[in-house]
Amino acid sequence: MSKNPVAKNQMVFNKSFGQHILVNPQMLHSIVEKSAIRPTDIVLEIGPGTGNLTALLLEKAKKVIAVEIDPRMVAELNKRFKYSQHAHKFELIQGDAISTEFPFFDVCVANTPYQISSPLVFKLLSHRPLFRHAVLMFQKEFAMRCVAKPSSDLYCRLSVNVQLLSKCDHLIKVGKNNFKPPPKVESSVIRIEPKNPAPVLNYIEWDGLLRVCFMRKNKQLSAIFKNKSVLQVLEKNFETYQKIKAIEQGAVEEEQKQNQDTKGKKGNNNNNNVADLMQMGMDEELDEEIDDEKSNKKQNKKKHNDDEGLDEEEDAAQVDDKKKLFKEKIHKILEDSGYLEKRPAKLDIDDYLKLLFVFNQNEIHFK
Ligand SMILES: C[S@@+](CC[C@H](N)C(=O)[O-])C[C@H]1O[C@@H](n2cnc3c(N)ncnc32)[C@H](O)[C@@H]1O
Repeated sequence: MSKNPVAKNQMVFNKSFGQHILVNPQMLHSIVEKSAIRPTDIVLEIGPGTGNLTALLLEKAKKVIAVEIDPRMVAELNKRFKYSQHAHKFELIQGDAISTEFPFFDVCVANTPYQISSPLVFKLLSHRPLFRHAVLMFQKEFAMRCVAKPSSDLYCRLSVNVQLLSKCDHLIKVGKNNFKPPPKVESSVIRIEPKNPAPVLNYIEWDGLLRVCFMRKNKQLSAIFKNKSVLQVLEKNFETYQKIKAIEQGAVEEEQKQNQDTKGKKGNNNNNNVADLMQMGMDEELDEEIDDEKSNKKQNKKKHNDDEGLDEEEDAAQVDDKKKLFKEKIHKILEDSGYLEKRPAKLDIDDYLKLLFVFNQNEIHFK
């Protein structure tokens, strides 16, 4: 073990930046050891603080790039490393790690304030090219939720999302007294190893499905998907996608009026646009376009109804019938796929992938 990496300083720590400095040399060494840094590695350190971890990382890595938000810490770090034997390996970026563009790196090491835990994890997991792994200190509760498995109390949307994109392991429990000043909560170090290649799927839809399921994670899916507001959103999405399909097939009324030649050309253009948009989970412009069309159609329908002399009661009955049919459609999808009586708290990633697949196959979308 090398010499004590903890620098002496009298700085007043800033609570809003979550400044709890890790001062136990043994714990610092354990974190660096678990980071398994190779001499050829570029290490990204988030929130280096006074540089206690940085000092050890510089001994192992080819280069350390640190991102620190607090100018006082930046001054401290420059004082500590600018004229050290490792100065040539050290690069310091002053800024907010969440809004700063990350450079290329092999390994990320971070003991950051807990308020940026979630955005940091997803920023790392969406970073390209993919890195080898990240060793991250978090509030114990957050860390345990990241690694939680189906059926455990802490299993949640965060667990499913993190584990969809990475292999995630708990490494070390860290008590409050390892820090100065000690935080109010316990901490844990986890390792996140991104899945390479990353799974290819529509993440907006994926997250939409998880949001619905984890609203009441211990209920059966049959009950969750009976919820009025869930059905309302899914039905609206269903209608939107039906409209897209109609545009794709060149079946909109305006196009029927066009001659065959023009129609063919137009149809092709639309096909391309729509296909792109569907892949992206649809953008707002198209939503607006479709909403306009929908409201036009609604107005036309209303006029037609008035002309035909249909009264409001008949309208309401039609709407109820449509809702009932849609509810039955969702029930059947869950029943046929064997998920009707399953509970979100017990489903694993493969189950969620399968569930999204069968919903999408039946033209049910979560965005
Ligand atoms: C918990 S301290 C850890 C310091 C050091 N890594 C250690 O282990 O002793 C968190 C550090 O992250 C910095 N920080 C807070 N928010 C940040 C942000 N959004 N981006 C970059 N650094 C941040 C704080 O100023 C502080 O230096």
